[in-house]
Amino acid sequence: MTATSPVSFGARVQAAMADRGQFCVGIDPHGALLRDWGLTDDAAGLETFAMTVVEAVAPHCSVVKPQSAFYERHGSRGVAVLERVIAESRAAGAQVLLDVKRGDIGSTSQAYADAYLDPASPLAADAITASPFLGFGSLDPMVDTARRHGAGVFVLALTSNKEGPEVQHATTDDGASVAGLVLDRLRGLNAGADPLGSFGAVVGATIADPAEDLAIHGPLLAPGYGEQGGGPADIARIFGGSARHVLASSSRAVLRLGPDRAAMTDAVRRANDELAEALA
Ligand SMILES: O=c1ccn([C@@H]2O[C@H](COP(=O)(O)O)[C@@H](O)[C@H]2O)c(=O)[nH]1
Repeated sequence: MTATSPVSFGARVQAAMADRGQFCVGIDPHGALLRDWGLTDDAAGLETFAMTVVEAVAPHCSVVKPQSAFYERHGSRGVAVLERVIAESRAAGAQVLLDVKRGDIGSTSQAYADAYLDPASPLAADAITASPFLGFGSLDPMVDTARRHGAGVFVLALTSNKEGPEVQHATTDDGASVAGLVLDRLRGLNAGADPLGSFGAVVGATIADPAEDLAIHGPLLAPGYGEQGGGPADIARIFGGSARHVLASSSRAVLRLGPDRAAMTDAVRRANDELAEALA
């Protein structure tokens, strides 16, 4: 590392997981949750909800994962709340993985990279999620921008939803699955990184035993933990020897405990303990 190069996302997330555990809280302000909390489903309710969650969880977990769609549905005021969520979560010591699942032709990919991965942008996060289904190479601008600024990119590989396999298990000309190809490309991007690469894969905590090699020398985001049915035993089963690089991510199962801040904080501590025990 030179004096001017930023610490890589891979190094930061590895240190954060060692320090604060492998549980990631999704900050997803569903309209129904806002109403359950006694809030209005508008930008004011969104702000109260999101900032209460940040205060309860961001000082205690390694990574938070706001889902952009739930902020965008409130227009520009919602996006302003997302900017606050990112800034205040980072100030509380959490890495922020912005779940936006972007993917487009290369020139537009660069604009997404500028929006989310360049620290000069008000929406800059530590890492984003990206979709490889316009071709893995279409993500090159995000990869290059992430490298330049010490950010990360998590690419969809084996998603937690039941519709995923029809695309992700399809085979390419050389007989590999689409998911296998994505994982292989990520392995290439992470080769030689020390201690861990910055290019992660999204692999759901709900999937059947994978045929693919999940050892990509990068972080592995496992959504579908909690509400969608995944638990600590699934993380051990699915990821095997790579489980130490997994971030198990849960949104609604934690958010339902609000607006009681202490209950949400306790849920983070409990989930971290359960994961540590299952993966020991
Ligand atoms: O394969 C994927 C990729 C992303 N997600 C996102 O994670 C959360 C899950 O929320 P829960 O309330 O814990 O079910 C949500 O933001 C999804 O968009 C996913 O579920 N599966």
